[in-house]
Amino acid sequence: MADSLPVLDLARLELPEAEQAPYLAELRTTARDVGFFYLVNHGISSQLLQNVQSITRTFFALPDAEKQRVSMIHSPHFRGYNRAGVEYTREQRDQREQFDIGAEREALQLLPGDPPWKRLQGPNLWPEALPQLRPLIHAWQQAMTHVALRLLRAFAKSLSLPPTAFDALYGSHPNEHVKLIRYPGQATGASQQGVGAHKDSGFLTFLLQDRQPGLQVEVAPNTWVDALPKPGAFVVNIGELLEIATQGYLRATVHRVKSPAAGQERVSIAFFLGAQLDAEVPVYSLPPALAAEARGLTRDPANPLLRDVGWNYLKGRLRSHRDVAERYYADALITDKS
Ligand SMILES: O=C(O)CCC(=O)C(=O)O
Ligand SMILES: [Fe+2]
Repeated sequence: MADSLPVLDLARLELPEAEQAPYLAELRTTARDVGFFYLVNHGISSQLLQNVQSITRTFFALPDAEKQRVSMIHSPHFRGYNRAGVEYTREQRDQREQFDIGAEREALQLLPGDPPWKRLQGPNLWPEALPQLRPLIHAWQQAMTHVALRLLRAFAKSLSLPPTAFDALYGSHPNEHVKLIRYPGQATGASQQGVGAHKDSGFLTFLLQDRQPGLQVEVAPNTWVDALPKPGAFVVNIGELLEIATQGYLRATVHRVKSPAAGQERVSIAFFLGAQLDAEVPVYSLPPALAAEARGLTRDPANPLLRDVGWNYLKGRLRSHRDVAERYYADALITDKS
């Protein structure tokens, strides 16, 4: 078993069409066998990477009172700040503070009987004390969506589907979720769960790590590989939507983060590309040779996969953020489709 993740070079997508086959095959088998890889030559300038990392540190260094003004408890759309220990994964508290930003849209006018996931759409919360954050994160969302779409189309091609096969799911209202994260160092008596073992729910996730280790990937049952930081590269992983769409050919791999050593901190910036909330994930039919290699869907009773994108996304948000769920989704907790 390899002790580090594979590296893929996005610039190879620019090769003449006839020379792309070996690259696409590598992309496909990496995503099937490991589900995690480093992405280099992704085309995002190192200046933008640095600016986003630096403003993330500035945000977390704001006084607690400023961060509380944009606390997620004020947002029915699951946007805003959470202190360490508020979020849950696998019934355990995560030792990380985080700031969630979604697609910047107006809240929908809701009618009685509308499904509760429609409440997920809405504006973000922005800290008045850091006005530069909003334009920079908007630029980041655009840049990341562009890279994510290039990669998603490459995955479609690698599966012998039309390059635009997933575009209908992604649609004109993609779910462009950015999460700024800070993991404090281990404290005596606290758990070392930075974030507990989980799969991501969207299409693709991109992680921009700083220099601290801590991210671990379950490449085989109970075999964890450290995804050590690689300067300038993203760590990319497959989410449940791509796993469902490909009958398990592409793999949504379990991962977790261990808290850094006492006195250290780890900053990571996650970008999750999801489908539009009103989409339903079809099963794409793969050529027989590929279909034969698809693993089928893993059934985890603790985490049933839902084809309805809005429900699947809401399920994850309700589990992670109990306080927001109780405040705005008490009805959905009773009718939770899972
Ligand atoms: O901190 C990281 O790099 C990973 C975070 C993560 O897996 C998540 O938020 O889904
Ligand atoms: Fe994750």
